[in-house]
Amino acid sequence: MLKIEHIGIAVKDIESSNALFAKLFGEPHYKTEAVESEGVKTSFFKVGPNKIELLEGTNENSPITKFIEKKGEGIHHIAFDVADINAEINRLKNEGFVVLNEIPKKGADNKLVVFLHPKGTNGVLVELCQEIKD
Ligand SMILES: CC[C@@H](C(=O)O)C(=O)SCCNC(=O)CCNC(=O)[C@H](O)C(C)(C)COP(=O)(O)OP(=O)(O)OC[C@H]1O[C@@H](n2cnc3c(N)ncnc32)[C@H](O)[C@@H]1OP(=O)(O)O
Ligand SMILES: [Co+2]
Repeated sequence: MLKIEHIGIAVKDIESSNALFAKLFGEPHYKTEAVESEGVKTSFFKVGPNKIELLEGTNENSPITKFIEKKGEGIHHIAFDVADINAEINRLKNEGFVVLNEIPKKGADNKLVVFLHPKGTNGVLVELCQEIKD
């Protein structure tokens, strides 16, 4: 893995959270994007070299809606940049991790993404990201 790509934070209301995190970071979010396949609206903040992704669920089956129902708002996942997502899937499967989607899917911010089940990673939902090159 190359570096932390972003930290995902589950929020109930992205509009009010955008205002809150803009106050915290001293900079507004730079981008919003809906990802319908995940049932989420997202917004992104830059903090130095790091990236924070806020996520609001848009339907009752969204992983974000279900997470907030069970655990409340807070850190939902940590995403790591990888150079070759298919090679990482194979490597991690061979190491015994549970890959939730073996075919990478289109995430936000021009990335292919894959998730590992949090039960196999000490309760942390891990996302792998590979930039989509045109
Ligand atoms: C915007 C796109 C993309 C990006 O480009 O960055 C994203 O970030 S999308 C983010 C949203 N999408 C996902 O989270 C997809 C991957 N997640 C899943 O497939 C599911 O959420 C899950 C992890 C498999 C859980 O689903 P499910 O089993 O249906 O839900 P439960 O509510 O029953 O939870 C089971 C179990 O897992 C615990 N859990 C759920 N989410 C998390 C989490 N984020 N971190 C840690 N633990 C989590 C949940 O608490 C349950 O535990 P127990 O109650 O102890 O069984
Ligand atoms: Co994410």
